[in-house]
Amino acid sequence: MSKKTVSIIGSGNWGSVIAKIVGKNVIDNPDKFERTVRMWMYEEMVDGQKLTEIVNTKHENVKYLPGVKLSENVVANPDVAETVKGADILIFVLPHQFVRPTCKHMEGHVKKGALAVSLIKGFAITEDGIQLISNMITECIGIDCAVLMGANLAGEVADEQFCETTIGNSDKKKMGKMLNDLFETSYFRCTVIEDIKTVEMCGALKNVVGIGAGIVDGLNYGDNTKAAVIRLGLMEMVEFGKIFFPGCKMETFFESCGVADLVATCHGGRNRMLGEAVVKSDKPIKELEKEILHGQSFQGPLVAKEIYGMLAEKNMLSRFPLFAAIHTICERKMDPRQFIDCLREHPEHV
Ligand SMILES: NC(=O)C1=CN([C@@H]2O[C@H](COP(=O)(O)OP(=O)(O)OC[C@H]3O[C@@H](n4cnc5c(N)ncnc54)[C@H](O)[C@@H]3O)[C@@H](O)[C@H]2O)C=CC1
Ligand SMILES: O=C(CO)COP(=O)(O)O
Repeated sequence: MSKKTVSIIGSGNWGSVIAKIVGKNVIDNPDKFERTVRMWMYEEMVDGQKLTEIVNTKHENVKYLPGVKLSENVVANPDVAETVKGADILIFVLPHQFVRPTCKHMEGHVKKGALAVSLIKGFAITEDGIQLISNMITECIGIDCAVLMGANLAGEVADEQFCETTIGNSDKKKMGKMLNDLFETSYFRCTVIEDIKTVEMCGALKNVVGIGAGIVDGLNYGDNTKAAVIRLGLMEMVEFGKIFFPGCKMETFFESCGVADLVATCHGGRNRMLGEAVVKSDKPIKELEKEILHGQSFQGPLVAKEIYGMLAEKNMLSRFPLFAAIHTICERKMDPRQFIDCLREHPEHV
């Protein structure tokens, strides 16, 4: 079989960690993968120098993953069309709001029969309703798309602390081994399953629940209350799957992409930090994002807003009070202290 060329689209906090893993794995599997991994970077200046140039000379993403070396075969490129040209595997890892415009620039440059793998936790809202980002990628660039999601806080994975992840794809027999060779390491254990939609839906929704966990931290409630947020959040995730993603498999919630990612995010995620900050400050989310994350991005508020709009349109908000309250609090239209009442009066308790 011919060697596969791998490109990465995105180079933020998680994107850079994945570049570290994939960069090493292609070197370790020279019979399976081409050595050079092109990585698309949204170009920006850092201390008067282009970030792509810094990455290609220092082999470190000094802005989004400082202190972590990438192997020299990871080559940053500011041109997305050039980055994807000829690639057999396209790893998508960027905040979900940028996917569609980024794909536009790839038109006519994507190799036929290539495979996309989305690590993006979010949804797209279209005229027809809610859409998985993997489906949007397929629609935009005409290739199949697998997903990889799990309890994977980027900083801990960069430090090589043991964790698990879930890869969802449509044909485990055909693709499973190759995906494992590309992503798995001794500290990053991959489980391949054939249930893309549940894997991806969990990844998007857990960021909303993570904000809720931060709100109870900000209100100085303890672990029991946070556990209630996690449980009620999980119940809403399951309900959301039943209604909007028929065929969603219950057992997938027990993979790393499900309960484990929910727990990790509710304890150590950026979205949890946001929830806490929302209680302690009255600044708008965008301002908090700049102050807390310095260029990185919270995905939870956008997902909360998107699903709130859709649920409101369908008159279904009362079935998802936790999701709805988190959005309303982020919009500064509800006092965060009312969040506890929302937990108390949750339909799970009637
Ligand atoms: N950071 C983490 O711990 C994890 C993140 N994820 C998911 O991975 C995805 C990407 O997250 P991160 O790599 O952490 O990104 P990030 O949160 O570090 O986002 C910043 C990235 O967005 C880029 N960007 C800014 N403006 C842009 C534009 N107009 N067009 C395109 N790109 C632009 C920046 O250059 C930078 O690369 C998200 O869906 C996130 O939920 C998944 C697992 C872990
Ligand atoms: O997805 C993540 C962990 O799996 C990261 O979550 P945050 O974006 O909340 O940090």
